[in-house]
Amino acid sequence: MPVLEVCGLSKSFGGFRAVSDVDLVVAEGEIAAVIGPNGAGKSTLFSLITGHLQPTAGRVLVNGRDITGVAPHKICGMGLGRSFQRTNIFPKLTVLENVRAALLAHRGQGPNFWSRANRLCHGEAQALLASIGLSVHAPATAGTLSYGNQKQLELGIALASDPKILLLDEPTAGMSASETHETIALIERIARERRLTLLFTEHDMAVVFSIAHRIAVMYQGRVIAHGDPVAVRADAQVRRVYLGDQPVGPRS
Ligand SMILES: Nc1ncnc2c1ncn2[C@@H]1O[C@H](COP(=O)(O)OP(=O)(O)OP(=O)(O)O)[C@@H](O)[C@H]1O
Repeated sequence: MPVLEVCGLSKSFGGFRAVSDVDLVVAEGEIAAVIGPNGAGKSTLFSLITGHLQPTAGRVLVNGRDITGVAPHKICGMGLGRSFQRTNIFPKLTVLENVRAALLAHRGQGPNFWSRANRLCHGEAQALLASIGLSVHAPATAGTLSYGNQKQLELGIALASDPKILLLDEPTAGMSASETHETIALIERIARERRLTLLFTEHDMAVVFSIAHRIAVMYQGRVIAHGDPVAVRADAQVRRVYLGDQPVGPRS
């Protein structure tokens, strides 16, 4: 059974159809990418899946359960996590405090220095930071981190809700080549260690074609092609509307 299934999903803003009759199936443990030009509807699709937007039509199923119309925090509680395209961190808190706050929020608690939950979260936050390679920055104010490290922290915040399915919106946007390389290696390792199912959007085709098992291509709100990287790379319509002459070989 697929862990994530999208059936006939549509979203209109006024008279404009940003997402149009999209079907998508993601299997357990799969790394799946949604690609397409600017404005194709990728972020809107993600917001429909995570409950941040309500669809005009269609359904979203997680492990066979219909979650359409369910509030975002409840969907998150069902094991579907998300990191946002724009960073979602508290810039004035330390790196450790950011992760601890996310762990406490997942348990429905606020930060309370004397509570047992808070003390437990301290150790967990340190372990989580170690797993994403940010221990050395634990006491740093989050807003002073490099852009790449802030995106790593954002991944840590998303992992604090212990997701089984993780949606990443442009995880390497704005990164240098070396930051991109590190982040992709990190995401692959975390996905493997935690047996995560990943769905991500990305404009860097070298990243997409090096890690995705399956790719769906969106254009003007519709999925115009989906399949394994070899099939998508060879698709004439995809080449015409999106890939063009972009390098799509694996990153060296
Ligand atoms: N709240 C909104 N109200 C009106 N139109 C919207 C809204 N959100 C998105 N759109 C429009 O829907 C279309 C799809 O936008 P979306 O952000 O989902 O595309 P995208 O594929 O994620 O683009 P990008 O790659 O640039 O992030 C765009 O034309 C956008 O202007």
